[in-house]
Formats: sequence, structure tokens, C-alpha cells
Amino acid sequence: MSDEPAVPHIPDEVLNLARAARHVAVFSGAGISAESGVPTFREVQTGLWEQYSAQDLATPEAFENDPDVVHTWYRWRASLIQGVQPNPGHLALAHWQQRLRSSGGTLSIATQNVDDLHERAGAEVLAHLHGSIMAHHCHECGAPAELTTPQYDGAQPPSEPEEPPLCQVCEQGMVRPSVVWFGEPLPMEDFERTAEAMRAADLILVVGTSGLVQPAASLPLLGMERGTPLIEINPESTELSDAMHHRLRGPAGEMLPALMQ
Ligand SMILES: CC(C)NC(=O)[C@H](Cc1c[nH]c2ccccc12)NC(=O)[C@H](CCCC/N=C(/NCCC(=O)O)S[C@H]1O[C@H](COP(=O)(O)OP(=O)(O)OC[C@H]2O[C@@H](n3cnc4c(N)ncnc43)[C@H](O)[C@@H]2O)[C@@H](O)[C@H]1O)NC(=O)OCc1ccccc1
Repeated sequence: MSDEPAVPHIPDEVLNLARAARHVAVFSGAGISAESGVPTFREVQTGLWEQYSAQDLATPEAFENDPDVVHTWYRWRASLIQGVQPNPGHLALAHWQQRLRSSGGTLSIATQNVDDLHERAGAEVLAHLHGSIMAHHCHECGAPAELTTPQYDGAQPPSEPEEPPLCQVCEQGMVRPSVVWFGEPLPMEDFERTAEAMRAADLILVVGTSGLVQPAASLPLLGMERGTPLIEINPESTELSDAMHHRLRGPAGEMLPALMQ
């Protein structure tokens, strides 16, 4: 019995689709960062503020009512993300992107994740549909702002919430993470660019997402207009599973390297 981790079984039909693809479009969610140690949105801790769900905290209202709590929660998540590494799932997509580009093909990545693990794996990301936790701007005037990422350890946000810094430009507004909160519109150009990539693809991968958050979750379905094969990679079934042609039920960190072999 070798100690090599067993390569998950991928049906030949799916392997052939991956080998034949020239223009792959990837739609990723929190599940692809789970094996790096980034809790998925459904799992992420709100610590002392457990009376709030992640979805409650990720709103402009929560920031206006409780700026210290929301600010500190995002700083804690940023420090957690800074402390982890891309996993074989991120790395496989970066390698596949390079391989296709070197033979005149394309692989585009549109992610719902606010982390920078795709980029740190060496991939170019087409769109961060829900923004980036490492970028900041003023909640009032929109001016960009620079914040260093603190080093928090511990599985919970720190108990003493800190207040968000004041904008250096308008000296009125509070600095916030440049993420898209619930009730806020997605950056239109990112949305349009992703829709274009989904329509132009000859293979679409839906990786590590519950497909619960709109309007992003409707983007991969744009491929159906042209009968583009849709492959889901997720240990569990999701809102999108019924629309998929193939479902690889396993962790992205194992399935993606196997799919590229
Ligand atoms: C929850 C849902 C019902 N609500 C919405 O969708 C709302 C409201 C809404 C709009 N249209 C609708 C239509 C129907 C119903 C509701 C709506 N949408 C909005 O508010 C959007 C904005 C939504 C964006 C919210 N921001 C996020 N993130 C940034 C912040 C932050 O991160 O803090 S969403 C956030 O949650 C989402 C979580 O989803 P997933 O990534 O899928 O993660 P999840 O935890 O759910 O699942 C993990 C999956 O991974 C799998 N997995 C686990 N381990 C692995 C593994 N190892 N490998 C592979 N897979 C794995 C699991 O099985 C699971 O399936 C991500 O997108 C993430 O970015 N804005 C808007 O509509 O604005 C309008 C508007 C228009 C014009 C003008 C004004 C307003």
C-alpha cells in the first residue's frame, strides 16, 4: 500500500472535455480556499458577535451602526488570509492558465472570494465580483485608502473592537474594506467582463460555491445558451448542481490537479 494520496477518479468523458478545452472559464467561491484554512462564508466565525451572522456583518447598515465591530471583523479575516497559502486547487488553475496561454488558449477566473489566493498562486484573475479584502476606500467620498494588515492570531476575532480610521481625503468618512456588501451593486465592468468570458468559453468550471448569492451565481449559467459543458467541483450538491452536465464530488485541492492530468 503506497503512501501516495489516491488520485480521485475522474470519468474519461470529463478528462477528455478538459483536455480538448481551449477557452476555459472558471467561477470560484469560498470552497476553493477552504483547504488553505480560510473558513467558507457559511463557516466564518463572528466570534463574540455570534449574535450576528456573517451575512449580517457584511452590510453597509452593520458598518454604519457598528463600525468598530465590522472593521475589526474584516481586519481579523484579512490577517487570517495573509497567514495562509494557496492550495493545490489554486495552483492547478494557475498552471492550467499558463499551459493554455502558451498554446494560444485562455483560462479566465472570476471569483466571489475577497482573498488574494488565486493571484498568490500565480494566476491572473479576470474579476473579483465581490471585491478584495486587502483593498480599502472611504465609505463617504470613495477615495482609496492604504491600511496595513494586522497580525492577529486565534480562531476568533479580537475581543476589543477597534474603530476604523478616518479618511485622509474628506476627513469625514470612515475607511472600509473594498468588498461588495449585501445590498450593494457589483462592479458593473467586472460583471460584464465575466458574462463575456462565460459566453465565449468552451468549458465552464464551477468550483467551491453554494451558488446562493445573486446576481453572481447566475453568471456560469450564461454558458447554457450555447450548450457549453458545465462542470461542478464541490463535495456537496448546491443550488447550481441541477444545471451542471458533470459533478465532481470532492475537494477542489484534489479534483483540480486530477482534472488537469
Ligand atoms: C444570500 C442571498 C439570498 N442574498 C443575495 O444574493 C443578495 C440579495 C439578492 C440580490 N438578488 C437576489 C435574487 C434572489 C435572492 C436574493 C437576491 N445579493 C446582494 O445583496 C448583492 C451583493 C452580494 C455580494 C455580497 N458580498 C459577498 N462577499 C463580500 C463581503 C464579504 O466577503 O465579507 S457574498 C460572500 O458570500 C458568498 C458565499 O458564497 P460561496 O463562496 O459559495 O461560499 P459558501 O460558504 O456559501 O459555500 C461554500 C461552498 O464550498 C463548498 N466547499 C467546501 N469545501 C470545499 C472544498 N475543499 N472544495 C470545493 N468546494 C468546497 C461547500 O460545499 C459550499 O458549497 C460569496 O460570494 C462571498 O463573496 N447585491 C445586490 O443584489 O445589489 C442589488 C443592487 C443593485 C443596484 C443598486 C443597489 C443594489
